Amino acid sequence: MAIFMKWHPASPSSPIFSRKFLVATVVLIIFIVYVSNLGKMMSVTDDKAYIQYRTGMGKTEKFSTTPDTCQPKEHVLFLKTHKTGSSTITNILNRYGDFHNLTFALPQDGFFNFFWPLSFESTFAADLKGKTPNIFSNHARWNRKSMTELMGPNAVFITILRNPVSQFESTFSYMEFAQLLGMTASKNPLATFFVDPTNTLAKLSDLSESGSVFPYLNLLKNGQFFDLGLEKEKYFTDEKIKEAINEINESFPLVLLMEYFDESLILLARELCWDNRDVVYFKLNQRKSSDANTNISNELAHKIRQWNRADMLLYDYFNRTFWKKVEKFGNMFWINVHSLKNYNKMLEEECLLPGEYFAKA
Ligand SMILES: Nc1ncnc2c1ncn2[C@@H]1O[C@H](COP(=O)(O)OS(=O)(=O)O)[C@@H](OP(=O)(O)O)[C@H]1O
Repeated sequence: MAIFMKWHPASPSSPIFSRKFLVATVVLIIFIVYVSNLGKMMSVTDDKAYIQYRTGMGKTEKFSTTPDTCQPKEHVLFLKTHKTGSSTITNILNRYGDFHNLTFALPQDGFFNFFWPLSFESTFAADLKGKTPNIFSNHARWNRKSMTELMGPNAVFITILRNPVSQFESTFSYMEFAQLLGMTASKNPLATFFVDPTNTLAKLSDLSESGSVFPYLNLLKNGQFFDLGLEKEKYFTDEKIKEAINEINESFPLVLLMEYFDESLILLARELCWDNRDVVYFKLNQRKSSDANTNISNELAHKIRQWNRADMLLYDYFNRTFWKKVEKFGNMFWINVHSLKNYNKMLEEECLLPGEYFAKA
């Protein structure tokens, strides 16, 4: 009231008072409307109705910062690496393809991978009657020539990497290497394997040659780079590893990182010119937390890194390029990441019962 009197020294009945009063009222109304909308923008997590409106189930509104001029890319090959969060990405791509009625490249034998661990050949895909596929997202071993042949020259190649220490641990557990190596009596089979990994692997590889051990042995050293096509004889030469990294860098405009999943997805939406809602997800294929070996000492982690040196060089390289892309994105990046997290959280609250969700991993 004091402020009102200060602004309006004229008598309440004067015409100056009524004009100023009117202007002040309008300004006040505009201010209130602005502040209430700002509140909505700032507290996206608190206001479900607002999130629903913003994220719009009917997809009438854009929820991303991709330039309006760019066209959604609909020829995408996702090189699905093992134990890297790749099933969650595959699910996102499958949903997009399904929603837009796109054509999928699927394994010719109706199974879930393209004859992995063989290097991919275009004949591994089911016949598409002359059509070029839009989405390729099952496990396959990288082969630039034949994958480009299948997907066409405009396809975007994407892949995902994970810190080799946790990726190796996850692989070791998922593939049940402890059973295969007869180490189940050990309290920490992973540590036991690293007592003499070269010898153990050599023995298993001999068995494998005779056809009695399964192909997942290929993941027991530099598994991520194996998926990305590096020949085993190059595992020990840094120069050859760097050449292969350069080739991947030239072929893949974006390499996602499992540790920065949401950040990766915002980069993915930007790369493909998709809406951020296209990349919402539920985490798939995770183990029960009790199945994970959290007993990894610094010494063991060091051994895992040394053993998987090619994977380490690969991961370190793409970790650097990842953050350069984030920098280039600009300051809207973190706002996008925040919105995606909120949207995922909202969907989880709406669709999932509380608890742990896991697959046999
Ligand atoms: N969104 C997200 N964020 C972080 N981590 C995630 C995510 N989605 C999957 N995961 C973890 O990825 C592991 C499964 O990887 P894949 O789906 O590539 O496995 S597979 O090769 O297809 O079997 C598995 O790791 P582990 O639980 O350590 O085995 C999952 O928990």
